[in-house]
Amino acid sequence: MTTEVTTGESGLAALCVLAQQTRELMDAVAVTDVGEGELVAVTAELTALTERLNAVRRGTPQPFEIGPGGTVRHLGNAVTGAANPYAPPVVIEASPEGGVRAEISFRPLHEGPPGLVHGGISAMVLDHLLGQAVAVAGFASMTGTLTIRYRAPVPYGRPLVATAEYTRAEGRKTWADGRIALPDGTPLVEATGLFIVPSAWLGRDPTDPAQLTPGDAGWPPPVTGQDG
Ligand SMILES: CCCCCCCC/C=C\CCCCCCCC(=O)SCCNC(=O)CCNC(=O)[C@H](O)C(C)(C)COP(=O)(O)OP(=O)(O)OC[C@H]1O[C@@H](n2cnc3c(N)ncnc32)[C@H](O)[C@@H]1OP(=O)(O)O
Repeated sequence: MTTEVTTGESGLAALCVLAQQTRELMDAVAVTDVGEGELVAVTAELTALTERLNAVRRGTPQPFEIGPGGTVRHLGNAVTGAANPYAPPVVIEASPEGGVRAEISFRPLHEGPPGLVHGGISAMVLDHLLGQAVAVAGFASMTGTLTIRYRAPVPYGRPLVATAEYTRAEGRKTWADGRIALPDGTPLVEATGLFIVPSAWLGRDPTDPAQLTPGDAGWPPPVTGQDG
């Protein structure tokens, strides 16, 4: 068997395509109603595929990096990472009104209460969106406290809009507000977050690529936008 290590932009693009196919597989697993024999047969094929992927391992997901165009890219991120099959992935853009915005459609895979989205999934998306809002405002930091108000059940299978904006800063602490809403603006879940620039990050040079070390919490990269 020939194995090829995933390197370079075309390798990453192929990894993202694999992740998307895996999402579709996960969706299919969530709702399939094929017979037991077919389930057993598909499982055997998946076991073989899993072994092929495990033939060469990196050990950690794709790290933060500066992608083409100079923007922060985190393909392994659980919310936005195009190479992470667990990520929806959420595509976050700068909002014309300021702050950040994302269009989201949850799936049966995200079920919590029957027919509805799990509250932890909503909180995860809002955590990231608020973090992105403070990051683009110049305060790349870690979540200290996240407060969620669930105002109405979140449906899956229909388009929703998530927005967040930085609100204020005091020293190393910054705050942001956000919400997941129906397209007409009706809020379903609201969030307020306190983000803190870790003391371990102080004194680092955020423009030095040499400090771009996977898993190093002491590295605050420059944030001008975000790809995948
Ligand atoms: C993943 C981020 C990577 C960013 C890279 C930049 C690129 C950006 C690009 C794209 C945006 C990405 C967006 C991501 C969004 C997702 C974010 C997450 O999910 S983060 C994971 C969950 N959060 C943690 O795991 C934190 C774990 N906790 C810690 O690391 C520390 O406890 C930390 C940093 C929160 C504070 O540690 P200290 O040593 O820096 O702070 P001390 O000196 O102890 O306290 C400073 C002040 O803050 C208060 N404080 C400390 N922790 C607090 C807390 N949890 N809640 C409230 N206040 C707290 C203290 O009472 C103190 O306040 P007084 O100055 O005395 O008034």
